[in-house]
Amino acid sequence: MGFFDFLTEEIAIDLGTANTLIIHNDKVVVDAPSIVARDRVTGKITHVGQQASLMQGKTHENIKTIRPLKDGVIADFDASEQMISMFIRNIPALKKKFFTPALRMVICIPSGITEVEMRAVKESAERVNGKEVYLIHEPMAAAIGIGVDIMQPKGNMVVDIGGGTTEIAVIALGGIVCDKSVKIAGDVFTNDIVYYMRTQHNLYVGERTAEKIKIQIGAATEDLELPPEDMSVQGRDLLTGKPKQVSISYREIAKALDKSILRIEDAVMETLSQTPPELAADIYNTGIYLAGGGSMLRGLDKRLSQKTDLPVYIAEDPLRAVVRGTGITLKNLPKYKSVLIGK
Ligand SMILES: Nc1ncnc2c1ncn2[C@@H]1O[C@H](COP(=O)(O)OP(=O)(O)OP(=O)(O)O)[C@@H](O)[C@H]1O
Repeated sequence: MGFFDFLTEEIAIDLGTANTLIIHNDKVVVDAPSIVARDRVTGKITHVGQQASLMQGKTHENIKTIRPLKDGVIADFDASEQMISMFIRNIPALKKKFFTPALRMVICIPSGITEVEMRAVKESAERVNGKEVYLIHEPMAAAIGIGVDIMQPKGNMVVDIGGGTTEIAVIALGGIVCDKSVKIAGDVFTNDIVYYMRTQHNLYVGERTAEKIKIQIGAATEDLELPPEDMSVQGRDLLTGKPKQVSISYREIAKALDKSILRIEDAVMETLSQTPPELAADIYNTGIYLAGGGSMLRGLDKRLSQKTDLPVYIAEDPLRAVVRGTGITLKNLPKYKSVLIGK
């Protein structure tokens, strides 16, 4: 421990396409949508997280809501840096300090991002007083967060279905043996619902409404043991232009999402087919672990289990598995140094 270590604060960040989470002192202190609102006149970011999310789809011409990360990559560097910086500055315990503490950080990044983007994330973190900044890939953090002992000579398969990407990885001996990242995840499911409502019901719904439908009655199969009740959905009638309401069942949503889920199934099957036999034998015994918000889609675990003939387990609190893993890594830096990028 260095002499000035008592002045250093430690934070773990899950920089996700849909949500950003931050752990400080073992507590989740930020859990907010990765969205900012920018004033078009001044160019300044006026709101972040939940507040910016509430403005989505309801803005006038002077305000624009931006999702700085899209499809698992950074779409807007400037907005993402300002978003991280505002989230960090709003951490209550750090706000109270009369000087800005130096930060030791572990940031979890989507595995699709390039070297240049990784450097940009690191530099952004350094600009908000990051003294030591480490990066970790999402499936690795998810595996640690789920409670898998990644250092063992034993294969484990993790499927993290987030907002922008689904990351599938086989992990053993602290490394990713084979992996696949597909841009089919929560955002695509939401767009599938928007498209379905438009084409099947002539109803134009916004993204927020479609996401609500997905969470309330979304399903990966038409054959659910505990089906949710039908949902009333309001939007704009494409034929008359008038506001309209229709009732939707989970079976319709299962139909709307079927093609996208098929692509996730195919990616899982492909990764399994590339897995070395000794690790495949381990996965036969341990099964597949699911994490990320998309894994909460009703019946998805059952559908994947039927497809692969393997047991499938959903992580406890799947939306927080990645940040939990990032936090564990931060607390045990010497143990996990080999899995960090840019150590
Ligand atoms: N109950 C639910 N059923 C289905 N989908 C859900 C549910 N709850 C949240 N989601 C979806 O999960 C996604 C967000 O998941 P998560 O926070 O794990 O992603 P992320 O880490 O931000 O994204 P990425 O991993 O792509 O960077 C969103 O698309 C959200 O709509």
